[in-house]
Amino acid sequence: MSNTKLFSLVFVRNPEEILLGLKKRGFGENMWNGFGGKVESGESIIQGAIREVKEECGIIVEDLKKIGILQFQFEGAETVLEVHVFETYQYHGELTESDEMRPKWFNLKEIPFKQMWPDDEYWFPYMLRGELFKGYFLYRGQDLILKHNIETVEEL
Ligand SMILES: Cc1cc(-c2ccco2)c2oc(N)nc2c1
Repeated sequence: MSNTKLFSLVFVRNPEEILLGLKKRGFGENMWNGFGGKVESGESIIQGAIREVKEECGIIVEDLKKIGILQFQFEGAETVLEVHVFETYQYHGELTESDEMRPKWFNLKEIPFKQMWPDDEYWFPYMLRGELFKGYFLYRGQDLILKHNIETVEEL
């Protein structure tokens, strides 16, 4: 029986920039990423996404568009992390650092890939070109990708 855990991951955009957060503790610590986390039982993926963004950086995101689905496995473990990736240009409220994340806007030409999950360099180009994507990554630890595939899809 497959053991799949659902996660959300949200990228807030403006035409020139992307909002990232530096993870201050726990899973993915000291890496810049979008905002998200585990989808809790009783909530939809979108509800979980909106909740995580508010908890992690204080803003309320609207008009979330699903742009990708990424599956991750770690060598030696059966669990599949299925990450639903969203993008939005719409939000309200004040950007606030939390215990979890330090938010910062990055120019699209200056994305800090060396301090992000290694898979990001593979699929960020799809996001930035406005293409929908599906991908799979097999990790050894948090910094070595053993196997991957990624493709553009017509619909998610
Ligand atoms: C294994 C893994 C997990 C996540 C994640 C956790 C919660 C939301 O996303 C990633 O995010 C990115 N960019 N690469 C990632 C790899």
